[in-house]
Amino acid sequence: MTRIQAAKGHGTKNDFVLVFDPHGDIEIDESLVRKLTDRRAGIGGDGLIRLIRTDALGDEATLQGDATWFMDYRNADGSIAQMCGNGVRVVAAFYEHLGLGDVAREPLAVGTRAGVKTVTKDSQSSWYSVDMGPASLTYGDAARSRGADSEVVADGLGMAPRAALSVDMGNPHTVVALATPHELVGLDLGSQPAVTPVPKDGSNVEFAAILDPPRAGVGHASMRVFERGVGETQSCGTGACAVAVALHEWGGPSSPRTWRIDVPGGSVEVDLSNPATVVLSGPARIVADLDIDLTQLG
Ligand SMILES: N[C@@H](CCC[C@H](N)C(=O)O)C(=O)O
Repeated sequence: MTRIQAAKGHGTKNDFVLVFDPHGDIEIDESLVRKLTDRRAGIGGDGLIRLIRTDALGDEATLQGDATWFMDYRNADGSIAQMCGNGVRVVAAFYEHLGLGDVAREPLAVGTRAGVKTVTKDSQSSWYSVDMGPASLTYGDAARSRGADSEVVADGLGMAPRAALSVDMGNPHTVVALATPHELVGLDLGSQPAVTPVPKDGSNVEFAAILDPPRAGVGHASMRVFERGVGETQSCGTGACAVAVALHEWGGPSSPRTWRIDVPGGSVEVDLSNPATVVLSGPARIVADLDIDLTQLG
């Protein structure tokens, strides 16, 4: 195969190359992902998403319940990730763009390596909401009483390690609370923050600061993220969920269960009001259809 049909999309500027491969005909390997996500010689993206039918999957098909479609997610460095919160909303927008259905009328169940996630759409705002399933503390309840389980050193935050909480959203996150939004500005994410203990499969690292006191029960925070397998990105949906979970842990039971999280690429909302699940809402856009000549890449 020398040409593939693809698209470009983003959710709060977390951008993806979207490959429609219903029957699993395209061999997606690390080298192809790197070439397609290259911002100069390729299309450019923080990651690549292949939309493939679950009945075309090999072993992974058994995990996908009733979902017809699977989000095969790859980071820009070619590594495989379990889940992407912005990506799964963009998958729903891609599904609509391809004329496969209308998510505002019928929710879409998307298979992922972290289980099936159901996406709905508010037809007025055009925002998509994803039922992300439960969050958990990576190191268990012992971390809950201490409020931290790790330390992070990052450029621009001084030499002293910052306390952090590790949150599992299907993929790994390490959340650092900053004292003021000003600290977010001084943070330099040009190089990877050092996390101790070193997470065995790596981690996405979020830095969060509360912006305003809660209004009508809604908290408001800002975050920046260094994504595993990418570097600094403009947004991370699972990261925003991890930040809301950590802020609620730190704030105690009376702290907000709904959070507006500002990211460099926009804003998303995270709802923790159902203790059994986390709901992420935000925009998703498809901005281009692509006919890619694979022989010209790299
Ligand atoms: N940007 C995504 C997360 C993508 C995967 C992540 N880099 C990982 O390796 O876990 C999101 O919106 O959640």
